[in-house]
Amino acid sequence: MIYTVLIPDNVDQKAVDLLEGTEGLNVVYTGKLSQEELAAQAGEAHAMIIRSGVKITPEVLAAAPNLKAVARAGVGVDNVDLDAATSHGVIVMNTPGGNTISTAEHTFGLMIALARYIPQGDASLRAGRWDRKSFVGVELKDKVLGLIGFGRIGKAIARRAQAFDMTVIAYDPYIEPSAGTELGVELVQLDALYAQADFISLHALITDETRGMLNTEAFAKMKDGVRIINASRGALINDADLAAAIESGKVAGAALDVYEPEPPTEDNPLIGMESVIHTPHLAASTSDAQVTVAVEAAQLIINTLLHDSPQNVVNSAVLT
Ligand SMILES: NC(=O)c1ccc[n+]([C@@H]2O[C@H](COP(=O)([O-])OP(=O)(O)OC[C@H]3O[C@@H](n4cnc5c(N)ncnc54)[C@H](O)[C@@H]3O)[C@@H](O)[C@H]2O)c1
Ligand SMILES: O=C(O)CC[C@@H](O)C(=O)O
Repeated sequence: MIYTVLIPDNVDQKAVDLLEGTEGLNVVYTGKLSQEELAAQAGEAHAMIIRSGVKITPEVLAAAPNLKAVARAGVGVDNVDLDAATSHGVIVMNTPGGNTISTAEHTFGLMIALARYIPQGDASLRAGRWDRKSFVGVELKDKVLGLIGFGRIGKAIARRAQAFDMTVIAYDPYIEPSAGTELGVELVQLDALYAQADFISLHALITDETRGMLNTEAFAKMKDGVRIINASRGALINDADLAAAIESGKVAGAALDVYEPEPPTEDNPLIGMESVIHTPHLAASTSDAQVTVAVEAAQLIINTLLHDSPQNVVNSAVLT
């Protein structure tokens, strides 16, 4: 039996080489496909390796009758319809941990860039100006960093924030309060985090509970001049409410790596605002992280197809 592995997004070549060098696999590496192209190519696939650029929808699953496994080269599986995958008998796996440090470092870069107006200063100088008075920032030292979500990435950021002499607090209702003790992080209630934090960085999973959680009601509970960083998922923030909070001066600025939808639509109210800085979902985009997550995803597919040994399964109903 020869299994076909379709890779419909851009992944590190080392993963492709690993699969191509494995007996029993036929590898189809297309690079990033549109949803229509993906559905058209899905018919032969026994497995797929994906990133955040494609969605595994009921339509894609219906077009993929041979599909047994999907491996996500990354953490978030919000681009996979897990219930539909389960009902098609498709195992979904991810590679948590492989991009934690890259994402934490990017988040820290965004926080410093936000505090010191680095992108705005860069744009100003490139436009021929020598303007030093418009870009007076704030130090991180002695500021309170509030982390919403204290998992792998939240913890990695807390470690780095300590080196900058920040006080770190976190809200995460799904972990033990003692989880912060070792890192000197106090786990607090959400309203307390809003009331105390100078910087709020989002690292919670996107769920029905967290979708749109940063809205007008939440901004009203925050300190005046708070700065927001989001390298988790765009849908955690209500964009119109954030834009209004920035316009009113309640929020001093925001740094965003993620959007809902991606890419953001032309009418996104945050794009182009002077105090909002952006990257296009780049937090995991380092050569280091991309090798790790892609090779791990390839190994998950090999173990599943050839050794009947799936790991990191996120829709465990398939296995029972
Ligand atoms: N921008 C990027 O390129 C990039 C890269 C990697 C991960 N991510 C995203 O970052 C997020 C965090 O990743 P991680 O590896 O740290 O995941 P993780 O699972 O280790 O941590 C997520 C944490 O969110 C917490 N959480 C769940 N519901 C919550 C709620 N209602 N309020 C507060 N916390 C809640 C969980 O208890 C968990 O501790 C994910 O959404 C992931 O998809 C983005
Ligand atoms: O594929 C990517 O680069 C993004 C990954 C990231 O969003 C994740 O959830 O792991």
